[in-house]
Amino acid sequence: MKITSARVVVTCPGRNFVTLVVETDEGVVGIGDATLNGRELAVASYLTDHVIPCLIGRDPARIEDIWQYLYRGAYWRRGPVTMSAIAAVDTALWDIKGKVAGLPLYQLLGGRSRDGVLVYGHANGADLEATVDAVGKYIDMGYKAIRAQSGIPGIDKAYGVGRGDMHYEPADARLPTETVWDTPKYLNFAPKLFEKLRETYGFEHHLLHDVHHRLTPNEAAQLGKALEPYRLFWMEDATPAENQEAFRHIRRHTTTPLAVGEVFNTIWDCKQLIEEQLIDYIRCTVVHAGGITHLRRIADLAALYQVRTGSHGATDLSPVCMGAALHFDTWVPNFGIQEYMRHTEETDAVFPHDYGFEDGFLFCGEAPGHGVTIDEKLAAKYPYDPACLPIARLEDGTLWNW
Ligand SMILES: O=C(O)C(=O)C[C@H](O)[C@H](O)CO
Ligand SMILES: [Mg+2]
Repeated sequence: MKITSARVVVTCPGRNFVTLVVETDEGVVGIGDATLNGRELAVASYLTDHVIPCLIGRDPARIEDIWQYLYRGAYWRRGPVTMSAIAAVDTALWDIKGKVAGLPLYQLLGGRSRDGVLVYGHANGADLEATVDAVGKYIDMGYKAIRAQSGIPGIDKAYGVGRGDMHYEPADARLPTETVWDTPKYLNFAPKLFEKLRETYGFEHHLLHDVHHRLTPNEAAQLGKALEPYRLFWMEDATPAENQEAFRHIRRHTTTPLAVGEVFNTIWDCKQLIEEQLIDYIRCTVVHAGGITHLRRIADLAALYQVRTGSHGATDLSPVCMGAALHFDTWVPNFGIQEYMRHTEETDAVFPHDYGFEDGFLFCGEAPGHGVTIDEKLAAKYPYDPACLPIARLEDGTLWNW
């Protein structure tokens, strides 16, 4: 079998997605997600201008060799643009391999480790009361794990508080929206939110929280300690993680479980965090971390140290990524949880898929490959609409981590 053509589809059914479609001489087609929020066209160009010409004529069954060719062969290793492009190829090739074998992707990886994939949803509200209500709505929908983000008194446009209380969609303008951040106000407020949530709903559900890189290691240690009575499933991205050693200080001072990794793109970004057991959950996912082939290496390293997976699954990762991730989650022995923000109806219509939600779990389907396709005619009706992620500044104007 040979790859005869490949193309990139950029579409905006409510938000932008980049999808790679790979075709073969035997008519088997595979697709992969290549979406990098706010930097979509960079990956589209990387694929179209630099990767696709190298794919034509290759045997799609040689997934590992093609991965190595694109990673080592580029000379310029790593980085979100490169790794998202490699991920798109890798995902499409696993999709093709599954279709050729007549097997769902999880079977190719080694078969089922579990029946369903525990997911967490996003509850958010403009203030404490609204957030408590939003968590209640998720509980009513059957979720067993819920991430809670709230507007904070005195902070304009707090992270994670979106359009309406059931969705979160930060890429909202052609140029970055400016938001303001105030750490003392946040540190004062966040424990009160979780105290209220536990008081209202008890301890039956898992609660999660995303700090979104806003704190210093010492502030993160303080927050982790303050949240201990509320037994969070995890505290995410407590401090920026380029400096992996920074997590030593947090780890030393709190037993609140730590999750990190949605912005990582290779195993090198998390090697020390994992080997020194500085985190509990690794959040890398299929699209930004080099596809199934590389994510499997990260998960295997993590398994040695009892670090579990908790893949990123915001709406800016397309249903193609979600489908592949669910097969991965169904197989991976050291699975922890999967993030799941529901896509809009328009998005779901552009990407028909066979996964589904029931009673707090997502279930991948049994269709060969990863079970997600793209309706290119419908996709063409939604042209690319540039949108950026926001930035954050401290009250004195200093640029901070969004
Ligand atoms: O889902 C999360 O945990 C996020 O932090 C979402 C990110 O802000 C979003 O995916 C950025 O594109
Ligand atoms: Mg996050």
